[in-house]
Formats: sequence, C-alpha cells, structure tokens
Amino acid sequence: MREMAGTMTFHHDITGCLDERIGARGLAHAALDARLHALEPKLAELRESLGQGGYRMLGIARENQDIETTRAALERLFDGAKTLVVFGTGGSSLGGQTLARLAGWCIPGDQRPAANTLPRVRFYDNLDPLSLQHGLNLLDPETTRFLVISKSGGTAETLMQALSALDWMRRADMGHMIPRAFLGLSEPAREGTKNPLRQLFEGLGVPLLDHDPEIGGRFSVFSNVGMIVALARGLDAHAIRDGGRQVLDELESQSAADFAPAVGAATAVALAEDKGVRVNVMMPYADRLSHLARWYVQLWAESLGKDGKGTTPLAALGPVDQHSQLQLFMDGPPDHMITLIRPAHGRDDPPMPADLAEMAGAENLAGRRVSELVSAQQQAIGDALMQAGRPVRVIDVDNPDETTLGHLLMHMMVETILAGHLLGVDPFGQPGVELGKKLTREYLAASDERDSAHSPARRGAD
Ligand SMILES: O=P(O)(O)OC[C@H]1O[C@H](O)[C@H](O)[C@@H](O)[C@@H]1O
Repeated sequence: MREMAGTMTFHHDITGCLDERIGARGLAHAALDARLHALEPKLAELRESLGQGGYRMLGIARENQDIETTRAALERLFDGAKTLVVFGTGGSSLGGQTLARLAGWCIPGDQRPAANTLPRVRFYDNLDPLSLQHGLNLLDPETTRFLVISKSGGTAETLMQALSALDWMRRADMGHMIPRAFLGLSEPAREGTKNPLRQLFEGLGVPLLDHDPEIGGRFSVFSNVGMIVALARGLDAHAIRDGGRQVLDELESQSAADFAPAVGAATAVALAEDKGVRVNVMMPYADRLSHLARWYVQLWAESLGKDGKGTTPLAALGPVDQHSQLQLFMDGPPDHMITLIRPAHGRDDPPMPADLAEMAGAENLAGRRVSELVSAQQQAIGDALMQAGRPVRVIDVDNPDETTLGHLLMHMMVETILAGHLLGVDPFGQPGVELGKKLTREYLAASDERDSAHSPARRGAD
C-alpha cells in the first residue's frame, strides 16, 4: 500500500516517487519492497523496546503527568511577564520554534486569541554579538523573563547568552529578580560530568526543570523542551502528544508496508541508494508549518550524516520558494526528493472583488479566494514536478492544528530512526560536531593568551 490515511489527520502518498508515475527516475516496487522487508525486524524491536520503556524520545508522547509540572514552572516564571526570551540552540530551540510557529509566532496577524494575553516570545538560537546586545537593550528588565534550555548545560552559545542576560539584569540593578526572571531546563547533575548551566543557576537560586537524559536534543520536541514553549504560546500540549501517540499506536499494529514512517524511510533511502537522490526537500504550504521544515533539517542531517552516508535535507516553503528554488527542483540535477505538505486550506477568506480584478486585467482571479489560489498551486507544483520526472512525496493534512503537528513530528522522528537502520548508521549522537567545538575552545584559549601578553590592562587584571 503506497497511499495511507487510517485514523490520522494526514494522508501520506509516495506514488509520485515510483517509476510507474514519474518514469525512470522513480523507484520500482521491488526496490521499495526490499527496504520495507528489511524494516520489519526494526519495527519489531521498536515495539518491544517501547513496551519496556525504551526510545524515551518517542514514548514520552504517551505520558501526561509531567505537563502539569512544566505548566507550574512556567506560570511562576510568567508572573508579571510581558516578554519571554528563549535561549538555546539546535535541538534545544527548533522544536519549540516549530510549535510556537503553529501558534502564530512571527506571523503577522496570525496570533491566536489565547496567545494575545500571553507574554510575547523571542527565540535567540543564533549567537551574534550585535543582535544579542541590541536585543537586550530593547528589553525591559522588569517584565522580561528568560527560559534557558540546554541539555548538556555546556553549549558555549547558550551559556554566553545566559551570562549576558544575567549581567544585563545586574547592571539594571535587578539582580534580586534573577531567581524569578530566569528558568533553566537541563540534564540532572551526573557524577563526573560538568554541567555549567546547572551549576550557575543552582548557585544563583534559579529554578531548573530536568531535561530527560535519555532524550537527545533533536528528538526532544515531545518532552518538556517542546511542551514548555507550546504552553507558553497557549497551545494544547496534550493534543500535540495525542498526535504523536497515534503514530505510535499505528506502529504497534501495522506492517512496514502500511506504516507511513516506514514507507517514507524506505522511499528516501531507496531513492538515495538506487537513483542518486542526494537532497531531501521538505516544503510545507503554510506559514504555520514553516519551522517544521527547519526542525526536520537538523533531525535528518545530524541523525543520518555519518560514516560517509546520509542525504542533505533542505527546508523550503510554499508558495514563496516557487519563486526561488523551484527552478532547481524542476530542471536542475535530478537529485532532489520533494516532500510537499499540503494543508486543506479552508474557504473562509474573502473572494476577490470582480471589479478590481478586472481593472487589473486579472479576470481569472475575480471571485477567487487566496485559499483557492494556494490550493491550486500546491497541487500544480506537485504535478509539474512529477511530469518533469522528479520524485514527489505528498502529505495532505486536514488542518494544521496541534494533533496534526504531533502526527507530523512523530512521523518524521520515527522515519528518521528507520532510515538510519536502512543506511546502517546510528541515528543518535553527533560525533562529527565535536572537533569544531574542541578547536573553538583551543582558539579561545589561545586568543586569551595573546590578549594577556599584549594588553597591559589584561595583564593588570590577571
Ligand atoms: O541542548 P544542548 O546540550 O545545549 O545542545 C544544543 C545542540 O548543540 C550541539 O552542538 C548538537 O550538535 C545539537 O544536536 C544540540 O541540539
């Protein structure tokens, strides 16, 4: 079965990746079936392990009790707050951004009524000295709160952000507010492991929530890392987990050929290995899902880019990237697989006035709605890509709400784990990024030595 809907609020269809649909660049059924067959033992292992409390990053979607602890910590932080600044990078930010986006974060005019009464949210996931300093200078120390997320507690960017904000509070004579204005989320203390963020916050009396040590950052969206941001934006955290839970329920009962994440993993890996498809594009057609693609980029890249294997994930957004990247997808090297996420855009926006459309000489738009145009575009682009022989996977979603986003997030996490199995790589850990961190530490130490050797002021301070 190549198309599937089941109880889910999305419909997953990879027929646009098959040779019978797109010609020679598509997959033969046999190539796909071989991978699906190879996934059966992995699915059995996943089921068994989940039943025994393994794969916490997935199984957490079946739990609820921690949501109230998270909510209580957030309510305490929000007392008197107008702005929430979220510090953290990679997996400590992208899941939260994906959820916040669903609630209209950074989308003009798309604030849910519930979110309007909540503090505004700012994510600082990239370290840039100018943005950080300018950003802090614009904030009000009385009404700004900081949520600092780092699994390890040792990520230099996040620590620098936290230190800068603490310093800024102290300079504003608000040092006494620090235990109320900050909240940390980091792994519990472990014997023999340094956790600078935890050490700092405990020393300052700043409360900390525990990051589950069994859950890696890029797989943490269903844990308190994602849920705290969902709650901060007024989203229904339980519904997000429900969506994830439903994917796990399907995992329990379905064979690989019927389980959408298995079909997705088999398709992506077969296209990569047999057809040289090296780029994996995710292109949602909704602003509210745009950050799903960014979150997915880290998930796929860090999980699978190992031992000379993996494919390159690419985030796109429709329709805007039709005017930017589509030419390449249609007509460039045939090495892209494009996943289109197509919401069923409701028809509740106003029709275009005929007189104005006619005045513009755009009669075809008279009486048409924006939702109709975008619906036509997302269908047309999929068909055009297929006609050009490019592999297209289509995920149609009824409504981009919490449950649907939960489906999509869990689908992509399970799919990535299964793709790792097919590629023969361990999807967890990211050993490749360590060398860059080690060299950064060395260069920072070397620049410190240079400064002390050359600067009288520094010499005096030592
Ligand atoms: O949550 P943290 O420990 O601060 O880690 C934040 C991020 O930094 C690291 O460099 C990893 O490559 C990412 O996988 C991780 O999500």
